[in-house]
Amino acid sequence: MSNPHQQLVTTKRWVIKIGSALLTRVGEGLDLERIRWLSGEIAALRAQGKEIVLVTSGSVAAGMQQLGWRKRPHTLHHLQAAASVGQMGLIHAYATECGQHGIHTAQILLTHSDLSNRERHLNARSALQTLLSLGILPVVNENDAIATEEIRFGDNDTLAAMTANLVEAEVLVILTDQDGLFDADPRINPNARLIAASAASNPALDAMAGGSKGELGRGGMTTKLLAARRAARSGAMTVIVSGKHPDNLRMLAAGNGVGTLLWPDNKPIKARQQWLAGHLMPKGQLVLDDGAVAVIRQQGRSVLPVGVKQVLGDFTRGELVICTDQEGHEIARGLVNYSAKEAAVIKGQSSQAIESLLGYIDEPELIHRDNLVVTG
Ligand SMILES: Nc1ncnc2c1ncn2[C@@H]1O[C@H](COP(=O)(O)OP(=O)(O)O)[C@@H](O)[C@H]1O
Ligand SMILES: N[C@@H](CCC(=O)OP(=O)(O)O)C(=O)O
Repeated sequence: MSNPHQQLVTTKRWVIKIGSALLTRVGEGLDLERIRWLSGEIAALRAQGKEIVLVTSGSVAAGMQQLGWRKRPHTLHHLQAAASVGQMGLIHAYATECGQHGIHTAQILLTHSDLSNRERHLNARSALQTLLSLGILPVVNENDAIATEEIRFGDNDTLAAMTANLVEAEVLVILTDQDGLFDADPRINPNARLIAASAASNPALDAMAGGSKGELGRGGMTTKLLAARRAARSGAMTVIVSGKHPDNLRMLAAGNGVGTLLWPDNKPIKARQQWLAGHLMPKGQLVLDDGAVAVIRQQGRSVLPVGVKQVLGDFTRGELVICTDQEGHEIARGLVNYSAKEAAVIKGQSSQAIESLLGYIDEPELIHRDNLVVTG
């Protein structure tokens, strides 16, 4: 591809994520100038016919400043308190600045458990679709006020990618404090070189992306790369680009090669399978033998008890488990038909033996292929 960025010109639906590293400084609260800039850029993109969903960080930092806290708190309750205080100012800033351009804004706060529940997932999707159809700018953040470790995304890169899946965006733009993904962390290695474009799945990228060095950012480039791979599942391209250069978003819309473009190189997966793949917190693990790994990977077959070597974790019927090879690499994930205890009894056995082993049979498969997504 001569200039992969050129593909951006004809795209319509973008999810734009702005991170803590760019939006806030420790002790100084929100960077209102940046919010003003971004609102103006969003207005310009919309005027070109683009549909935008904004995912914004900043509630914790804004709350810290209002409460006079100099250090990011470590306890969950204090984080929740800071986020609840700060989210008010954050959304107010966007409502005011976007209002200057005649754009209505709407607040959507999500936790991971909202998206792992099928019904709430569909509700979130239709709410976002409706807002877009009404020409309103959805402003999304994690619902930090009630998010506990078990139900949180943790970083807004993951939230942005899941939002891109949810609205079937063509592009995910991740605005950050660096010019893009470098072959090493530029804060550590000043000779690091920018990667202009790559397939999102390229395994060489894993060694390049490091964590966050900032006091407020979460995840660094590691979570941005994972976000690009997650967005690719619904066919979206991701661009990681600096939000410090005022023209970058317009440059992207015009097909200019700024930032790092990570393109999807696998076929997009169906919406239900994406939802399955989006579960961040599996309840257990089925270790498969080589034969099962091969048929699941190559033919998308169901997981039968006969192919299972080991059952790990504690799960009940209907919960999500990961399926791995014997080295522990994830192959697939899906919803199980049997509990961990039952699975341990029927593992390695043919499906015909289920009834005599358990005294009953629900399904011949441990995971039916309709409830399974191949992830590795
Ligand atoms: N290979 C890399 N290329 C660019 N930045 C990297 C790389 N590895 C780690 N980083 C770090 O990632 C940081 C951006 O992530 P983060 O602090 O989480 O910001 P945000 O709040 O925008 O998500 C950069 O400041 C940089 O130090
Ligand atoms: N939801 C949190 C932000 C989480 C966070 O900092 O994520 P990121 O911007 O991806 O490093 C907040 O609004 O403060």
